[in-house]
Amino acid sequence: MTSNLQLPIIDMAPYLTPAATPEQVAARKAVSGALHDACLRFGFFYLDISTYVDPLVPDELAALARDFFHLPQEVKDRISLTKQDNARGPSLSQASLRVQPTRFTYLQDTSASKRTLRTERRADNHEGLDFYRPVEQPDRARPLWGENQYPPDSDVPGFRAKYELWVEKMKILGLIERFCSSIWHVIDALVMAIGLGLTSEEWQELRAQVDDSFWVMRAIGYPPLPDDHDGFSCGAHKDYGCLTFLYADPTPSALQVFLQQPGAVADAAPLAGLPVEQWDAEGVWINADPIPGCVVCNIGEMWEIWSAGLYKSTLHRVIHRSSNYRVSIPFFFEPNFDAMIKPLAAAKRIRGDTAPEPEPVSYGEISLSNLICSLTRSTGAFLMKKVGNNFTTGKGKYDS
Ligand SMILES: O=C(O)CCC(=O)C(=O)O
Ligand SMILES: [Fe+2]
Repeated sequence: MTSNLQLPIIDMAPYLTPAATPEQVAARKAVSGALHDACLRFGFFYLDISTYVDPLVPDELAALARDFFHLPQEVKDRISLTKQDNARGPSLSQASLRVQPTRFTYLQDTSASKRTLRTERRADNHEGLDFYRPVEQPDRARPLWGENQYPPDSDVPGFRAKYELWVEKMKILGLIERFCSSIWHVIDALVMAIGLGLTSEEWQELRAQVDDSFWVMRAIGYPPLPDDHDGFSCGAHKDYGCLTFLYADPTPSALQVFLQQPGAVADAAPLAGLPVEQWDAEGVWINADPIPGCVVCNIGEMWEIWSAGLYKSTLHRVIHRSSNYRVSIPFFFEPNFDAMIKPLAAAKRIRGDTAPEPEPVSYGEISLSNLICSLTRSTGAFLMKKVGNNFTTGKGKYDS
């Protein structure tokens, strides 16, 4: 890791306080510009939200997660995700198979050989605890449609109440026009002619796709990665959704982000956790160490589609070799379950190309496919092939 590249830090304060004066409006414009630039160049950045979040709160959440992960396995198993919808609850990923579908790579070089499902057969070394947006009429027989299972107060006092508050806070950060519009440069219902430059109708259309986010709150526990472990704490991947707000405990040199850089050779790429189709990518892995008062934010593959490939969803991975037990608590601000995702007219205006437009794809279908991918990591090739076929039935949809 020799690069001196540094991810941008964007102070969100102007969006988290009222903007009444021309100076305050100008400050918001500057934030909008910085976000747009960061999405174009990195897809990964820090958001300084210290005016919005008491720094003790995320520390407390990480401590609660650590308490849960340190419970005896049989206690954790009482809320096993198999008791619900196979998604909500704790999971042990010490032998997971990370799946790298190519479905969402929009407007990239897609030779026929790249349309097949790619997998990277390396084990991850972490455990997780997942909560999703609650649904009306839960049905545990339906994937993703069960009920959240919080550790009871008798096992980890205060867990549920504190996590639920954090979810509310992150939902506001994700959706409310103060933030989302800043990416889209809409300020107080006025459309700014910078960035992607949505018209107000287009902004309303986009807003209707994210105003009931099918969010995911995850706590992740990372034991130290053994020296002889043939894998990663969390293998290289792109987040598939909309926006990830990641808080992690202060452990340094764990989360790494792959920045493309012509001429730079990533450390022995196949061994370094890149998916097969990226083995020839030129770039560097840089550390994204926690910065006090900030969350690390990255954009998921839905933005890549909305922005017609202008915004980059960036590969990242975790290699945790220090001796402590690392905890991170990503919040995934996702589109609505029934949102139909397709490139936005504003993005197409900027690109100005005539590439065939992909068919809209339902976000719920994408999350289900993703869930099935993770469930099949231990059940072999058949289901995965089925998912692979699902991915490739869309041939032409995401190919230029
Ligand atoms: O734990 C981290 O730092 C990153 C986790 C992550 O990338 C994910 O859950 O998608
Ligand atoms: Fe991620």
